[in-house]
Amino acid sequence: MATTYTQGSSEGRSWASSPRPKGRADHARNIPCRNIQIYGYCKHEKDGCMYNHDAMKTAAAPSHAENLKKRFNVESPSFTPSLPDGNGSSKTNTISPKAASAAPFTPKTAKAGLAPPAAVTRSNSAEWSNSEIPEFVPQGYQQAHQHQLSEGSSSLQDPFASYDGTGGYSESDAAAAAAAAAASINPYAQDATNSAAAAAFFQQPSAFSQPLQYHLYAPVGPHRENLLAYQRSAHDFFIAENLRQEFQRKAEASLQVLPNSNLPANIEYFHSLVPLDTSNQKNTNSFGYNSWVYKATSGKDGNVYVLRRIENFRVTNDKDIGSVKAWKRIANASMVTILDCFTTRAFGDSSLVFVTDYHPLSKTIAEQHFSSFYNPRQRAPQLLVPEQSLWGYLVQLTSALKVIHGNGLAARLISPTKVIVTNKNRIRLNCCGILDVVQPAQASTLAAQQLEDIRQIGRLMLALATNNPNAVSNAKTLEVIGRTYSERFRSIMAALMDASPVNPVSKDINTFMSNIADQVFNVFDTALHYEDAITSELYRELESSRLVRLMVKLGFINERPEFSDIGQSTGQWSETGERYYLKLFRDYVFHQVNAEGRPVVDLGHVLTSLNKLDAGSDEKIVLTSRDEQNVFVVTYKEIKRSVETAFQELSKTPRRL
Ligand SMILES: Nc1ncnc2c1ncn2[C@@H]1O[C@H](COP(=O)(O)OP(=O)(O)OP(=O)(O)O)[C@@H](O)[C@H]1O
Repeated sequence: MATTYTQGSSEGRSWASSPRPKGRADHARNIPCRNIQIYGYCKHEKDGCMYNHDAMKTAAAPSHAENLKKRFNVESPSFTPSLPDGNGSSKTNTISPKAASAAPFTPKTAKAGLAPPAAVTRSNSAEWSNSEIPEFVPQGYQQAHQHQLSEGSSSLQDPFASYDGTGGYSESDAAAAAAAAAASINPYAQDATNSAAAAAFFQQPSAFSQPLQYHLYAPVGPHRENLLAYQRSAHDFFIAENLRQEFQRKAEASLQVLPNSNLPANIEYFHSLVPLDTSNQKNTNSFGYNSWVYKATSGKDGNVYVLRRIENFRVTNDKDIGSVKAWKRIANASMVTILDCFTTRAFGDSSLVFVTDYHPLSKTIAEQHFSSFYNPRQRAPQLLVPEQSLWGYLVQLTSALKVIHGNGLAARLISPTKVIVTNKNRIRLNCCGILDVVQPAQASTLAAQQLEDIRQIGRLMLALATNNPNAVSNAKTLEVIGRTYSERFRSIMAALMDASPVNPVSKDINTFMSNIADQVFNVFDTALHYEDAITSELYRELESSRLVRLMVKLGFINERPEFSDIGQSTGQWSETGERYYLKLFRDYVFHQVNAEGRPVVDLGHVLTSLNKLDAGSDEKIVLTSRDEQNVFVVTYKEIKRSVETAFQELSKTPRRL
């Protein structure tokens, strides 16, 4: 479909005088063309260039060479943009030297009914005014439409059917389009007198339908701000800036290493240990032993995990360590998953190590909410946690307990230092199962432990609601909570603290959960909203990854200095044949200059062009050589085909020494 013509002269220049592409002289020597393509263009077998067959056929002279002068210049009827001048004539139009930035190709007959192209000036735009444009009523449409209806809905074309899923049309579709092209149809030519063309067009609607516009950045919601197109910025194409920064900080934290640490180089199959503890003052409050937390990389899968070391612990009964198996089976989004447990002497003592998931940059509830309490130097007063956040915490902890108790286990340790905040309002119960190994309890006390779990949640919530980690659960504290938060929240706090087999609200975790069902649904709805927002962000990055792959391919092909003899007997591979388009396309996308010769740095143009290339759109663009001697009119679909062919050639090239 592409055509090539020399620039600037109404007479045109012969191929022989133009420097590129190589092989055009063969074309001029009238080597027969093959592969008649859509809309009457043909592809030359030697140089891969596209020529307008129909335009050639109309002339009396049989050979390409004889017709070159007439056919392949800016005056060529097929390629003269129909920008009407003041006199209604487009004869004097020539392609600008800055043709790379020219308006899209507009067929000459568009004058009859379409809106004016962007390049039309005020003076001549009168010619395009709506009042002068007769309403388009295609002849033959009525019959074709009725014919389709009479055949039933099955005869209607499925707009997706012809799409081959790879960004272009399937071969059958191309054949249909070629058949339509044989009837000399220009889908944009709205000449009502040409009934044959009109009828053919409407009988083959799918031949002209664009593929699904999936390649354009789909504005998948939710959209909080009502931004207009001109208010959008480059960031709108990509993941939100705050999210990007947060993810990058987390990625950086995950990859952090300590080059000169005193820690052992390897612990079992883990290496690159980095301490996560924020102070070196340890206490035995939680487990009865000092404990340390490290981030470490697994030598098995390269992923990052957390190792919690219980210092100086000796396993006296293998059964105790076996209890970890039951914890490994539990997967709950409000818990830090336990993955493994082993003993080691790598630290110079007998240590017990628990392997858990790593949640980068997380903080304990104590660090998040009571930092000023634990760190008197931090003078900033801690703000009260909003009630909605507290309900969110409560529902998450309850959800974790529901699974734990359902598996016949008890958390046993729910304290401000053993619940971590992994995201905004997102918490996880940490260190589950450790007490079962280091302080094994009798099975008969399980029910009591489970009730104690519920009371521990109550104490934690009380601490958060009063902003005091040492808050004592009594009537006065509840009264304070009642003054700050709703009566419902206060009563639920009271029920939590008073959990017992006879309490109708909190006698077990399932009963308690049904009593806060309304809040569970609120939190569930919030979670769904968050999921929608994250999915929407994901959609923006969807296009980026495809474009990166496309740019990688183009990068492999463009300006390839070696392989000068691939596919061509002479000349540089990446500079000849269809690859030459790719070089010009690269200029078209990245190296455009404006009328003042300044570089055009337009992200929108780059993204649009690359997306259209990836989708293999039928839209035509004008590519101009750097010396401005050659101009090609080519579709994205053809460029896409060239990219694929060239890349296949590259990847199939045998290794060279
Ligand atoms: N699974 C995890 N992923 C990421 N960071 C974690 C994980 N578990 C703990 N941390 C972080 O490690 C640090 C220390 O955690 P730890 O549980 O030891 O708290 P602590 O306040 O030191 O408690 P203790 O006083 O009992 O030692 C905290 O900043 C915590 O956020």
